[in-house]
Amino acid sequence: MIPGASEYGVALEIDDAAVERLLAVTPEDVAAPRELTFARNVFVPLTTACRYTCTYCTYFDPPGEASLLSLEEVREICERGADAGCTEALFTFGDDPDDRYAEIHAQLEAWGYDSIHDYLRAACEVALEEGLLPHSNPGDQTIEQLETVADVNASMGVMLETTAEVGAHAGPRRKEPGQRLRTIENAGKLDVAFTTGILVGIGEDWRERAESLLAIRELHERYDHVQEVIVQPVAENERWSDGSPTLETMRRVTAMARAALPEEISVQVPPNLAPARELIDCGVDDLGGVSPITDDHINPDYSWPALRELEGIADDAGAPLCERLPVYERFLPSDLRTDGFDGAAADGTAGATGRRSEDADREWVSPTIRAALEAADAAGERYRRVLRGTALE
Ligand SMILES: O=c1nc2n(C[C@H](O)[C@H](O)[C@H](O)CO)c3cc(O)ccc3cc-2c(=O)[nH]1
Ligand SMILES: C[C@H]1O[C@@H](n2cnc3c(N)ncnc32)[C@H](O)[C@@H]1O
Ligand code: MET
Ligand code: SF4
Repeated sequence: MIPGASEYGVALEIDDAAVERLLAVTPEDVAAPRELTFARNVFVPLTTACRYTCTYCTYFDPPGEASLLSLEEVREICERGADAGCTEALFTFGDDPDDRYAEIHAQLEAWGYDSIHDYLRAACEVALEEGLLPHSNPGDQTIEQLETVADVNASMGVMLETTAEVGAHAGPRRKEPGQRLRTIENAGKLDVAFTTGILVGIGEDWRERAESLLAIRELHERYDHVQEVIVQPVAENERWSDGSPTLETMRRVTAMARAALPEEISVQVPPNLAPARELIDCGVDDLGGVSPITDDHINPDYSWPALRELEGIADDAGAPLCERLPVYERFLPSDLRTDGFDGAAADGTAGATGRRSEDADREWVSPTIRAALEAADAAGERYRRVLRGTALE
């Protein structure tokens, strides 16, 4: 049983036989991708305050030292991003700061916001005004918190990390698998196109890796909402010296992800943390958000490869490199999808995951996001150019 899953109301049946089958998967069992995608983004680290203290993470600052970006700072980052041809504002930051962060709460209140989610909503609106589509990963969220921001995001995400109880998540306030799974399930209930993933090398074993991937699959089968699964190796830094997974481990776990997940879910590896070149043949078809102008604030020691390097990786793999939006095409309404779209639309009509027909015509993108995609301004044109696949020409 997954620790805390029932406590958070998540009912999952992970079949032992499916775990065994996945444990037997090797890179030879999966196919290389037809194309390799990436998104151009800017990273907006809204606050470094965080209620958790994951031992692998250098991102968070303790109370008294944590930062909070002003909306002017958010606007400035987004403006630079739009100017550099990005389509995505990636809002990822500390999990809902608890009451130890008195000064963060006081500042939010002085600016007229009740919570970090209220503030995130305003920040997403700024991103949209500047011509970027928000993708927010604020960590664990209740359904009410998700509802506060869902309609101003093109897609959202949270890493499951692992279904295992690991020492890296120890301490009085800690990430719990049950709560992560509930966040992923909440997104499904609210029809939010969603990114999740596993963090590899934080103390989980092979069986737990298989179980984590199958848990994601099971939630996706229920809601059809997962767009991509990130297979992220833990990276060494000042707080984490317990090592990073070997190439052999990454190859095997990436192949397991490809084998565990249905075709419509992309398998992503971050090219700044993982040896992407050596992993493509294990079923990777996405390189995630890559920023031409900002750091990866979670892993600032690992800089983004330039576009030319991504092209080299794709060339080596014999797959074309294609820029994508932060929301995958299968979640767009049919009139916004391109003529060449041949995937499994997430509108209930494809039946790839056996969704019931009464769910047909589900709207994944909100009227706000649809308006941004259709707008007759420079940003709208940039989004549509990426959709048509002509952004790299
Ligand atoms: O730059 C990063 N982008 C991260 N991203 C962004 C991701 O690369 C893109 O934003 C998505 O592919 C959407 O385009 C995440 C997104 C999530 O929803 C969940 C986790 C991550 C993790 C990272 C990360 O560690 N670094
Ligand atoms: C956004 C995501 O960043 C990941 N994250 C946090 N710290 C590290 C690290 N040292 N190495 C790799 N990934 C990390 C977590 O998986 C988090 O969910
Ligand atoms: C900066 S880490 C990413 C967001 C969130 N704190 C989480 O761990 O899920
Ligand atoms: S990984 Fe996310 S939740 Fe964990 S300490 Fe870092 S910011 Fe907080």
